[in-house]
Amino acid sequence: MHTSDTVSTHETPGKSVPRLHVITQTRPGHDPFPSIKAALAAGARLIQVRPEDHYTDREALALAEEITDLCRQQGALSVVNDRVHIAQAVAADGVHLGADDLPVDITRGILGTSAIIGGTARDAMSARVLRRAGATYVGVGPVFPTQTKEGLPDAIGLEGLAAVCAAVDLPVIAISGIDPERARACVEAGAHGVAVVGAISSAPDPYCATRELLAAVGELPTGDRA
Ligand SMILES: Cc1ncc(COP(=O)(O)OP(=O)(O)O)c(N)n1
Ligand SMILES: Cc1nc(C(=O)O)sc1CCOP(=O)(O)O
Ligand SMILES: [Mg+2]
Repeated sequence: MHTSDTVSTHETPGKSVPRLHVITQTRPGHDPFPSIKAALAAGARLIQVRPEDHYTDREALALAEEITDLCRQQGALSVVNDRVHIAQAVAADGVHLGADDLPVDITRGILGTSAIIGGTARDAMSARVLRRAGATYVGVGPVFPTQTKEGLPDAIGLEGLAAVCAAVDLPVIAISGIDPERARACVEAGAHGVAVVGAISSAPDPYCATRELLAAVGELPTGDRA
């Protein structure tokens, strides 16, 4: 499967990629903090700060600063979506980049070898390109339809996800429409883990929702497994 792709995977020194990525809900009218605090208390090890486009850089900076502080207090990692300069300003652990964001190789030059740099892939070819550019992981979606984001292409389903997982030896993080049952199915399809917005931010009990997702991806803290 990897025979024609001989460029080595970027290893992020000292940082393994967590299996559950909890993404902030920053739509107008939403306060991201209660569910993020609950997710961290429940044992989530990575928060992606995703300020929606209406956030000014000042507002994004304040959000990223506060969430990165919370992550540090809990021994979790923080990754900033899109805005590399904000990640740098708050010394976040990394960034997540899509097709319209700064390229992965340029960002690696800015943030250095220890940064976690994720890139969005929608098929096997784009995942291979991201791997060659030095991505730490690939976020792959939309796996299922979502209510959280508009303008996405059709969902690729578990088969599309499995095809990307088979194409690259990078951790694959499945995204879009993920709940605990689907998270299990994504891991069975070869994903390293999943990323979620609504499954935690819209849950009646974000702490319990996080525990269920952590269990689904096999990342419940030691001693908590039934
Ligand atoms: C883990 C993960 N995967 C994919 C995405 C989507 O990123 P992108 O395509 O850049 O879209 P926006 O999130 O910027 O709207 C993600 N954020 N995280
Ligand atoms: C931010 C984002 N990116 C996606 C992609 O497929 O690129 S789907 C998505 C939102 C995922 O939210 P939920 O977990 O509520 O479905
Ligand atoms: Mg983006």
